[in-house]
Amino acid sequence: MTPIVEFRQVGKTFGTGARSVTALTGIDLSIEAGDVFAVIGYSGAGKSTLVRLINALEPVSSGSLLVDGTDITGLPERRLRELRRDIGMIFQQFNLMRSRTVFGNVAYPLKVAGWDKESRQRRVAELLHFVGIADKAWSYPDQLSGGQKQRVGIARALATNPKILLADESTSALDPETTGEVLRLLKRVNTELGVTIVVITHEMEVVREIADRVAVLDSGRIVEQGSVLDVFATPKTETARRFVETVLPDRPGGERLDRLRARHSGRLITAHLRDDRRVGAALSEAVSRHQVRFEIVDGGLKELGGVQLGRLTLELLGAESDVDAVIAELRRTTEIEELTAS
Ligand SMILES: Nc1ncnc2c1ncn2[C@@H]1O[C@H](COP(=O)(O)OP(=O)(O)OP(=O)(O)O)[C@@H](O)[C@H]1O
Repeated sequence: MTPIVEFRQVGKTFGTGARSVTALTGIDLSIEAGDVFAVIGYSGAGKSTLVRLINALEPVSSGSLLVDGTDITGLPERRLRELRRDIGMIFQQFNLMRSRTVFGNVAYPLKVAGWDKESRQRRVAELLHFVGIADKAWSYPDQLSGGQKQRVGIARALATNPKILLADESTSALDPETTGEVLRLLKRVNTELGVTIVVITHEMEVVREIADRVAVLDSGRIVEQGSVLDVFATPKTETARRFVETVLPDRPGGERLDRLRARHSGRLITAHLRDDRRVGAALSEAVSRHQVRFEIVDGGLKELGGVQLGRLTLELLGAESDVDAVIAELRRTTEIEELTAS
């Protein structure tokens, strides 16, 4: 498959000389057509800069960037305008025109693209129906909730049938429930309309909800990328681990571990769980073989890409050598961490 967006050793520096700021370094990234691709990173990591390169709002400083098969580095403005027609964008603060109705906001890009009145009306009605706010066509943005405003933003971004939708922190201003609704709508945009979506976020929950693939950006570099399942199941860098721990039950540490220790005198281990790895079966076989008892003291599971992932902290009770044997056996099935006193 050919990627719809491909970064090849892309660098981006703002300004020149001593006051220059390097926002991105050595970015290699392939986004396949039809993917929901998330870029996650902390504030200042370079996420917004990365999306602004895709729709050529900023030129790359080094390397090359291919969008839909065309190397956009050094293209004249006229060609870039054509390219941008295939790319929609939604924003954290929605960026709607307050003086125009919902209809007027969604119709605007069609007007700019030269659609006649009748076609505009038909298309706007279809879009408002798709995003679920057909009854708000004649309302003004100030009369809408945050979730409704973002639906208008999505309808407007989709108006001219783009191939790619860039979503820059598109749910960061919304409460968790509304976030869920907007993410489900974005998922429909992807599956029903076949639009490739690039989601920029600092929230791992957003990645978990809708993305197929994820790249972790740290200080302008991609430190990890892969399928969401792989990155969540086995994060390799500290930054990725910190993001993963915001959504999956973590290994107890600090005061939580102290409290567990006060209540449980046996050895504590944390097992990484994946329901496709049969960790439970391995545990029950190992403990019965070595006459070790266990108690579940912490943990849980969450669904990710059709797989249940999580962590379980157990207290193992029995002779030292038997507990060692159980741990060794479990290590053949999954990752096990022994929790030593903090
Ligand atoms: N136009 C600009 N001129 C100079 N420096 C810039 C410009 N735009 C971004 N930067 C710098 O590039 C770096 C990356 O910024 P960017 O906005 O891409 O990060 P971000 O990950 O999107 O952060 P946030 O989540 O806070 O928006 C920062 O150091 C920022 O100050």
